[in-house]
Amino acid sequence: MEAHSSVVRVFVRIRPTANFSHDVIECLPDGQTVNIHHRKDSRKPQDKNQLRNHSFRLEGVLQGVSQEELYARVCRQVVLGALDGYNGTVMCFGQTGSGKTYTMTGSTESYKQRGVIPRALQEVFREVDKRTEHVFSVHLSYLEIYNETLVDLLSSLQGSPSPSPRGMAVIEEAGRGVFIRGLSLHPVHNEEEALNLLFEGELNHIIGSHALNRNSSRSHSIFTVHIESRLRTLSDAKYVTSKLNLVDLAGSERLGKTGSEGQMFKEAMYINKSLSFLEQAIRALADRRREHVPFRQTKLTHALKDSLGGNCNTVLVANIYGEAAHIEETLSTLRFASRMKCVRTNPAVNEHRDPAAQIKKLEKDVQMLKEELSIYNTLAKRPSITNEPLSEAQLAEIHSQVQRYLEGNLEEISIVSIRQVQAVFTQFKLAVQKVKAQLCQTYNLVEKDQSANTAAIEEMDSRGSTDDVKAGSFEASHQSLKNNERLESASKSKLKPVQTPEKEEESPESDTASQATQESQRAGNEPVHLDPTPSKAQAFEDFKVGPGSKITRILKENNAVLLERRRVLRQLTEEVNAVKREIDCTTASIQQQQETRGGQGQSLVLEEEPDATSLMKLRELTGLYRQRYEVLRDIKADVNYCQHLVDQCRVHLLSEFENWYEKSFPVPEEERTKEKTLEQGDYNQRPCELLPDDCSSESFHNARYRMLKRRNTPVQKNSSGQRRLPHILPVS
Ligand SMILES: Nc1ncnc2c1ncn2[C@@H]1O[C@H](COP(=O)(O)OP(=O)(O)OP(=O)(O)O)[C@@H](O)[C@H]1O
Repeated sequence: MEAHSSVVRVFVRIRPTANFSHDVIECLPDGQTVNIHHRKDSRKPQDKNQLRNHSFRLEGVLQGVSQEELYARVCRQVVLGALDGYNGTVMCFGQTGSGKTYTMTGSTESYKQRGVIPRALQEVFREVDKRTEHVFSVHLSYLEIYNETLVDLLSSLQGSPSPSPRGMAVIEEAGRGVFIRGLSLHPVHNEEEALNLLFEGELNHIIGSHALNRNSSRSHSIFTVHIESRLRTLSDAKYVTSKLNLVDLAGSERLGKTGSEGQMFKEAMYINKSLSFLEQAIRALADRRREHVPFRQTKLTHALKDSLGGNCNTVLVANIYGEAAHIEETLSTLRFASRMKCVRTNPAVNEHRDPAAQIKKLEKDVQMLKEELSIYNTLAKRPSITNEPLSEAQLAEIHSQVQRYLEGNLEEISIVSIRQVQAVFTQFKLAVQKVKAQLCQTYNLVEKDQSANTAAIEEMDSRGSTDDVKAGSFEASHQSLKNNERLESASKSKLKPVQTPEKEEESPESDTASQATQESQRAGNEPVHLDPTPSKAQAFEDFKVGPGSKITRILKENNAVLLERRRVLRQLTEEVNAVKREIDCTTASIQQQQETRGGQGQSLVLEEEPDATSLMKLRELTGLYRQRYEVLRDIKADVNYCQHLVDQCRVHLLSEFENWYEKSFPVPEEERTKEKTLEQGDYNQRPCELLPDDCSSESFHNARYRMLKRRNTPVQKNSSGQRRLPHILPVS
């Protein structure tokens, strides 16, 4: 399917607060514009307390919206697109504590306050159940990028592949795009299984205490839903795949503001570095004049390469605080958001073809067509006709019928099936080939489809036109050219027909094609065994300068004479046409004079003088026309004759070459047999706090219960001291 250009959809979500700074943050009633009235406390005296206004227009300003509404406005479209084969990315960006994780994952304690990810998973499986004509396969992965290190948040799960010895890395491959080597992919079959994995990943998330927010995550996380969809029927071998990336970026505050030290300082440094590179990449993407986008500078931008500027439906939620205290960060977030708004993407369905399914489909088609044909035969009262390959006996019968038909002993061949028609045509073809071979043998002809040879001949023809032909090197032609001086010089060039070997004996000349033939044949009697056998085209080149040199020369010379005759013919044709035009003009002029006189009532007899001159001229011209026309006719006949001789020369050269080639590079008997056979053709998923009126929360509560149980289970460590989480049990 064709890609269509789209822009990144950008929303701003304001974290609810009792101290909303209405004088600083103004949300316009259009629901799309947020104005910031910022009094800059600059050290520059002239800037001190100077009020600055900024206006940001985005796709939506979400203030006081519920999780449900946010999902519907921001994410639903992307999720549905992913089920149709479009890659999708929903990304939260903003200052620490501004509500990114609340937006993305939401509260795990409250079903109503669950975030985008659980809602997306619910929607995916609802759609999977609805779209009964498709078979879906859904896999999940959960990646964390912490201090430029890739972490698989689901590697603790049962059945995860052992980690790649080369470690995890962001890889880019033609046809596959960007993917993470070593990241485990987990099949999930329902919403509950999917939520189990989400909560498992959440448990594994690296949590750090922070001056601004004690439980703020200090890493970027990318939760990906991999979807593959195939039509349930076998009628189509096509299938579509998509990746839905749900990205929770680390907090974007400045280092000074966090007041972090040690490990926290290092984390903040990495975060800032990656976010700053993210910003650079966004700037480059938004600027269409930039050819290079620096995606590879950090793991984050590299991993998100496809999601930012690729064939993806991308949505950004910029999370901001509603208090004036955070206005600098808020401004910075909004600036980032406006830049993101300018990035264009080209969403396209990721369509693939499954060769095995394609074969199955074709087999099914063949079977169906056979059945249909058989029904047709039954209805046409021809039940005995089968559509299976013909047996040896049937083929022999067809052969015999064709022979009898060709000999006139059979009036018609009754047609009963397509296979029989094909077999009959094959027999006709063989018969024609046989006759052709006999003719070639008798008349020393060469088949036209010897393309290599023919091409070589034609090439030689074109070169021949520049060759210098000695006019006297030919014997007199059958006809001399008369009545034209120019033609006399041309007639000095005389053509010599190339004789067949039989005729050659009658010819007394030594410098003739027959001699060339004799030479060729002599060469043929002394086969030259080259190893390896040269290609026919190469051998033909050798032949032309070797045994076939004489006949090649004659062909060249004849060709040159032919070209000269053609040139004369063109010239003469132009002259004849010129005379004809003059005749037409004179005739028209005479007619005009007569009409003028007729109009003035003058007598034709009295006004005789001017007409006499015109008539005289007309008579002369007509005579000249006749004379030239006759010459033209002779020249045309000459050209035809020359063409005939040149053609004869060609056929003769090719025929001689074939004889010589056959003798010089004999084909082993078994290969002949093989060729002959080929020629003939091969005929052939506790407590359930269910909301009274909503059973849809069951999966969410079951998964959360399981996660809480695991969280209370003592943390196990593996031999290398790494934290190992208990295996997730199958959903019962
Ligand atoms: N729209 C909201 N409605 C209700 N509570 C919210 C909202 N946004 C954020 N909060 C609350 O604010 C707190 C911080 O939010 P959250 O953890 O989502 O921030 P964050 O941007 O993810 O921070 P970090 O960058 O450190 O991950 C949480 O207790 C969350 O419940």
